[in-house]
Order: sequence, then structure tokens, then C-alpha cells
Amino acid sequence: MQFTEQLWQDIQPIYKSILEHGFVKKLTAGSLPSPTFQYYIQQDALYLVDFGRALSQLAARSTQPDDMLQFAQFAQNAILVERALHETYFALYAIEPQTVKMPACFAYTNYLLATTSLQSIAVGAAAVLPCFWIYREVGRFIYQRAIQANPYRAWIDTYAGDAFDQSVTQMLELTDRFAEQAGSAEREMMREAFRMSSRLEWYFWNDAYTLNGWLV
Ligand SMILES: Cc1ncc(CN)c(N)n1
Repeated sequence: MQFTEQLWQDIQPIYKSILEHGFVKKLTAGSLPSPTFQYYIQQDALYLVDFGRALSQLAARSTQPDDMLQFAQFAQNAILVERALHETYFALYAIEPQTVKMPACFAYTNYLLATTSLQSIAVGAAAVLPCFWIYREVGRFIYQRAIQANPYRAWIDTYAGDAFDQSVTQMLELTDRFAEQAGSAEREMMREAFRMSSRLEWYFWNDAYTLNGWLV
């Protein structure tokens, strides 16, 4: 079994909770309230900057030039491709940029930045992998069920599309290669990092769904 297959098995209960979450259900049905999607887009714009930063850290710390190039391309794509999507929605819904990270975004971005800077590259790669992989799977899941006139069609098409699929495949290959080179203790840390980021993906959607803010 490939290492990444094991990672995916590990998070099945989390992934199931994501697919069953009200945010994903309503996004699929096209009935997600505008304030919920606005909150999500505002937080995601903040998230993507740090996601790009985390990938850039992995690029800078890579020992192989090919890996450096790969992570640098992922970082560039995270900013460019997804920013385009966000600009569409910022204009469409007249969304004001947000500057304050809410709890899930704060936790997730800080976790990614700490892991990609302080842990090994293999563990850092496992931490960023759910951001690719879960979005591809959720994107496909929604794509198969959503009607064409869904107001969130651009979002759905981005994550169910070929360009995103290709980057996920590359990220999976990279992670499996790192796992092959890692010892058993490091592989355990990779599993834990993958699990933690997967959990934080759920929290990210849940914060938007509940319009969660800082309680104190
Ligand atoms: C929170 C989050 N996770 C993942 C993705 C997809 N890269 C995203 N846009 N936002």
C-alpha cells in the first residue's frame, strides 16, 4: 500500500464529517447563505497568503532543486489561480477584504507555518497535503451533485478541474517519495500532521458555517 493511501484511510471519519457538513451540503445545493460564503472567502483570502508562504518555506528548505521548483510552483499557483477565483467573488458579492483571522483560519495558518518551518520537509509536506487532496475530493463530490446554475459554480469548477487535479497528483507523488526516504518515527509524524491539517479543514468550514468569531 502506498503511504498516501494509508494517510487517506486514517482520515476517513474526518473526511466523512466534512462531506456531511452543512457547509458542503448547502454549497452543493447552491443554498449556502451569502454571508456564510462571504465569511469563507474573506478568511480563505487570508489563508491562501499563508498557504503560499508555507509552500515557499518548503521550497527554500528543499535539498533537491526539482523539489524546490515544484514547491515554488505550488506556491505561485496557490496565490495566482486561487486569487483569480477570489477576485471573482469579491466583485460578485461586493465583499470587503477582511484583515482579522478568525479562530480556525488563525489556528490552521499558524499550524502550517510552524510545521513547514520547524519540522522536516517530509512532515511539512504531509501538513500541506490535505489542502490539495481534500479540496480535490470535495470539489469532485460537489461537482457530481451540483446543478449547472449553482451560484458557486466557479468555486466548484476550480477544485474539480484538471489543473488542480494535476497539482494534487504531483503533491501525492512528492509525499510518497518523502515517506519512502523517511524512518518510521518520521512517518508517524507525517501521519499526525496529515490528520491535524485534515481536522483543521473541517474547522475552517465550520467556522464559516457558524460565522464564528472570537468569543473573548
Ligand atoms: C482552507 C483551505 N484549504 C485548502 C484550500 C485549497 N488549496 C483552500 N483554498 N482553503
